[in-house]
Amino acid sequence: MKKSKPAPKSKKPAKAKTIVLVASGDLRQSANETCWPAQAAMEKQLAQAVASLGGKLVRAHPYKPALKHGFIASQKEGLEVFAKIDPKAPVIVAESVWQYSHHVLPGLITHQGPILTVANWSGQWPGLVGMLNLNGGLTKAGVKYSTLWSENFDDAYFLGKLSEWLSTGVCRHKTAHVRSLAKCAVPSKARVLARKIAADLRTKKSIIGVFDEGCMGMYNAIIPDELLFQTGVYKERLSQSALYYAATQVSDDEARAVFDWYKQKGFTFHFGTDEENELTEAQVLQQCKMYVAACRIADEFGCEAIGIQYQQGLKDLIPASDLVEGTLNSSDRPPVKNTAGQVIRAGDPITHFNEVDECAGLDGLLTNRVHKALGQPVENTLHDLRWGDWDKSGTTDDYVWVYLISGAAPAEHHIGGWAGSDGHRQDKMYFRLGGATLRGIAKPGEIVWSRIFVEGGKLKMDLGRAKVVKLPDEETQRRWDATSKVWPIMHAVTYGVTRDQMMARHKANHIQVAYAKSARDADLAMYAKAALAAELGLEVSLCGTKADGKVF
Ligand SMILES: C[C@H](O)[C@@H](O)[C@@H](O)C(=O)CO
Repeated sequence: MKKSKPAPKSKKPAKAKTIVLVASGDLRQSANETCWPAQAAMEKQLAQAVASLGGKLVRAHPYKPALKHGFIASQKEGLEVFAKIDPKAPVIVAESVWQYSHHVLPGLITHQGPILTVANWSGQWPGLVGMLNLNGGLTKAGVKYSTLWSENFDDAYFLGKLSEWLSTGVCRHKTAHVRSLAKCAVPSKARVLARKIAADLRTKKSIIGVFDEGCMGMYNAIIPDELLFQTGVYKERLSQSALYYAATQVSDDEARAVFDWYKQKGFTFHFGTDEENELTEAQVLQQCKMYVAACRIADEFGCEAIGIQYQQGLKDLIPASDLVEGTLNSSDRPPVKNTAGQVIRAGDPITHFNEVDECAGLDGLLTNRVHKALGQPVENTLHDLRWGDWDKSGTTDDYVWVYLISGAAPAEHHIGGWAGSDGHRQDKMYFRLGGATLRGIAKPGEIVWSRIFVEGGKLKMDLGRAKVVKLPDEETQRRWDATSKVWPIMHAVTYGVTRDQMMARHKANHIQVAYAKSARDADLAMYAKAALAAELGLEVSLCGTKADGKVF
């Protein structure tokens, strides 16, 4: 008997490729709980995008009903999660909130499969900031990864890159805006100044005071000592316990004098009476004590710049350090005497690096020296690269970034200086004990932006030029409402660097900014700082263009 031909096999649909999703969160339960809905919404959109390309996104860790969120909330939890992930599986780290990179770094460092970091283009919570921090950490650790961002996860650029990553394990962005300093036309005035400052640093050296190294898992913000030595800068490792104790030793009268100084300058405190939800005089008086203590410790240990971590440890003892930090970064600040009865560095800032970001600390120190020598404003600060959007007021056709930081910017950066600035209570989600921010709207003008980072075991620095634009009050308010309205804001337009180029290249959550008196002054200040960094052994790149679109 002839065997009948077997019926042709029906073609099985190809099995969807499984992609593992991890989401790192904050250490603070209040933040994880509050921010979870935004993360859940983002993950849904991301899963749809992956599915549309034939993949399947599967969470590696569950939503925790008792905690009302599904974030990895500690390093310990991160280790447990990664121990169960197939080491060769493709992994997406999805972020729509501020996260502590050390929760997932150990797992990612040993992971063998493709890694993609993704953030949603939203200002609501610092998700972009969280992803940029993780990218900086992965870069420093030498981990290969790709990165993407999107507003709705359905745009052609995002889907194209995601598809590339799904099929090859890698997706790249064009970064033609980055040029090595060696290829740029550095004016001789900048070179001469750089050599002079570098020689001084090599001979006399300098100290940065670090109040408890390593803030919120920001591994990228720690400069290995060996790399710092080459710059002539050394760390004085200080304890926040010492700062707290010193603050308790400041008299009520001294705190009151600082408080009166703010009021006399026209600074506005938005006071209420409810400690838990409103700013109170008692909170500010404690901040005044911390300011006096910080000045005295900087003086005692000879620190050219200092960084206060605040998160963790100090946050459980005393109101937020932001007002203190912004005040330290201001040239015009309340006088504080040392034990010899001298006013500590009258008329000068004591450069402060927020969240003990040592890369920003070194940058701030160099900025201060360069700007002082050139007769340019010395006040500088870091901001978060928080978000950006097209201007909805029709004032400018340029893409306008929201540079924002959690409360500490020098008053000189704000429209109206001290009188144009105000202090709001820090949100209790992040800052249980409150404390005033030093809020203001950055004044229009020409700025230099920069960032020091660690890659391939080397210190590197990117610098570029930008301007700060003035936007109508409603547009400023829209941007504040879309982010954190109690924090200082800067409307920045980068020259010759698009949004996507900035995101592709930047290796940190923070960006350093300093003003100059004109576009030409800012160009010179940038060249001088870049040349100084190169003199000190950093690998330096200039990004974008001058204000007129010309290359550097
Ligand atoms: C309060 C938050 O934790 C902020 O400090 C955080 O968003 C950052 O500023 C990270 O750079």
